[in-house]
Amino acid sequence: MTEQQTTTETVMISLQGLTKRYPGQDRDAVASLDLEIRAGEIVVLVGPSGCGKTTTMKMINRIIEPSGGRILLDGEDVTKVNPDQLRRRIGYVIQQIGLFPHMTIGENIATVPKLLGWDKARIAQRVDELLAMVSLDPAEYRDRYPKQLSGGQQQRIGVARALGADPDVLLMDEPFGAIDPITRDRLQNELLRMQAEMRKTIVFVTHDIDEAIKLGDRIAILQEGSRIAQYDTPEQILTAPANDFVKNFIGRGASLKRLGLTRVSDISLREWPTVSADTPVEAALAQLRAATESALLVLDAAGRPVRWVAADELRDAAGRTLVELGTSVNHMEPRATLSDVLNALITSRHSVTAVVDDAGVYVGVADFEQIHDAIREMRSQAVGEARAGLQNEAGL
Ligand SMILES: Nc1ncnc2c1ncn2[C@@H]1O[C@H](COP(=O)(O)OP(=O)(O)OP(=O)(O)O)[C@@H](O)[C@H]1O
Repeated sequence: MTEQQTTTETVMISLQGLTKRYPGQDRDAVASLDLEIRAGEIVVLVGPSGCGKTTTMKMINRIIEPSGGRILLDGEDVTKVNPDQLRRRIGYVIQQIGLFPHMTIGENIATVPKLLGWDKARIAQRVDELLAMVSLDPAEYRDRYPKQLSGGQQQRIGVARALGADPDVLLMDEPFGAIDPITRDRLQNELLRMQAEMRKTIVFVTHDIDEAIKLGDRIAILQEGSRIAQYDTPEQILTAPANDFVKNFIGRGASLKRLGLTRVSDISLREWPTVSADTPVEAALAQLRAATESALLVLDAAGRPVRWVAADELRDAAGRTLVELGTSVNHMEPRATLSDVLNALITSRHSVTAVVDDAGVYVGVADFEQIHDAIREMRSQAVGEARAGLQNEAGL
């Protein structure tokens, strides 16, 4: 980062000596926390259970009233302003979603715009825009009720609702905590895709250091009382943990965790033989026999990966279609990390994973070779950094 960039960056949220002591307690749950959060960044608060993450976050939108200190929002002291008005400027997403069960998805998303008195046409347009943004077809979902949606879909609606009135700030309290790992990865990728366009200031609470590494522009590792053990970029936290607490919190495998810093969109992908879904089985088999790979990747008419088909699955399958054969594709979106790729590779029959673009169209494959290259690069970087460190110490 250049110096000029540093000086022009705006601080969106500034916590100054922020303190909370719950009634009847002899210790502060949050003890004089100073933290600056820059506009357009995702800052992840991570730390052990009970360290004060949720209390800190809930003081930002004053669901919990601070016992001391100040909160500045875009330079304005909001410690004493009307909390209802404050909450309209700050989106809030929680784990249990809190969708209103008797309201349709559209009405749920429209909650804050309605409170703000937007007209009907503008609200309807905004609802559809937000549904599309969280990858749900507006025509199909706007009139459904929350119970007619899966957990992952409900969580997406939670995010859409929080973005209703286009707030500058989004608070997310373990939003993906109760979701299965595959859907969780997908929701994380979607959040990153949306954030690339929205550039909101996001404060995200999690227990999970891997989630923090994947999502955070900056991570605050907190100790009891929301004391900051380290506030830094994920790269710095993994390569230069500030103290033993941070080291222990990252746990073993810090090098492996660095795979979580590289996105599939940042690496060069390999090519793989593909076949369109309407190709006859015999023709596909002939194509596979002429190839050196163990399977073909079947693409639908829009170029999206649908199946892997291997030779044994194509033999004796005359008259059937390719989409009925083979195995399903667990594809990687552009913001998936090499850590996600590694996980997928371990369980993949063909030791390869298909990568798609934002529209879901196939762009190439990643395999162990790419992981290997990334690890080699990390090693040479680490050696370079260690050398530079030694030279600094020696005053060279
Ligand atoms: N309403 C309350 N009354 C008294 N003490 C509370 C209350 N809410 C939280 N605490 C205490 O404040 C401390 C911080 O709690 P907080 O929920 O902020 O932690 P956390 O880091 O979010 O934890 P977790 O990861 O388990 O959700 C804990 O010691 C907790 O027991």
